[in-house]
Amino acid sequence: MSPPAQPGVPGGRGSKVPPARKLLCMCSLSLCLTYLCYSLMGGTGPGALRSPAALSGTAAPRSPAALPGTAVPGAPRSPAALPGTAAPAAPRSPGSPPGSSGAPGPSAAPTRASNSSREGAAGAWLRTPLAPGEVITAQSGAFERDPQESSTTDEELSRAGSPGSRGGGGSTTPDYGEKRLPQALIIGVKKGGTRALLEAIRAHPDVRAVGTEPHFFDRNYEKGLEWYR
Ligand SMILES: Nc1ncnc2c1ncn2[C@@H]1O[C@H](COP(=O)(O)OS(=O)(=O)O)[C@@H](OP(=O)(O)O)[C@H]1O
Repeated sequence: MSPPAQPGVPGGRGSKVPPARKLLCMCSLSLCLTYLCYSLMGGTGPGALRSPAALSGTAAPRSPAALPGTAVPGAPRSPAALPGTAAPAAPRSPGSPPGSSGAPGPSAAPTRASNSSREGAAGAWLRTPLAPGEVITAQSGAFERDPQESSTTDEELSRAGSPGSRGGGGSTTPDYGEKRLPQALIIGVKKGGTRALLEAIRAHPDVRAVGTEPHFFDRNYEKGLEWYR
């Protein structure tokens, strides 16, 4: 007859506790592994969306519940989807038929060139380190850059395109089409939500807007209207 085992003493009844702990550890480990796999699978999704293959429009169709920021290029897009957040879509190139991208209608046709250039700028934004790639929430893209730190330079403006659309006279550039003065201005105090308003308006496919605040009237006025266009 064996002596009564003391809890915690090796070889006694207490020795049955370690297997239970082992089981607990294994369960925790398997949970961790499951979570890790899940995270990895989820992590490759947005990355794949921005891969060249995805940009060519070969990505799978997007479910309606998908966030606008994770829009799949080439997939059916709801009107509510924010174009600024979607990667450049091949069907929206100037040479493609107007209806292929779910464009509103014939009235939008003349603005295809400007839209493609705007989306080119959006694509450049997507490729920046701060782009929505990391956390591509709806337009988090728009809010990831701190507007307060956006001191606009000539280079940024030329990269983002002209601020205007269909207003005033303008010149033509090979990269961005016709450069015109803006038809609308958003003026507001700091932290007044101007950025949110801009992104909401920018969602319209016929709206072309600068990526950064031009600060024409308060910082760059002396550069003249030619710079402003
Ligand atoms: N609809 C609505 N309701 C409440 N708050 C809103 C809304 N839209 C934007 N915001 C908040 O406005 C802040 C950004 O404003 P701005 O874009 O004008 O900022 S900035 O001056 O250009 O930096 C920013 O606040 P902070 O996050 O505290 O910086 C936004 O969260």
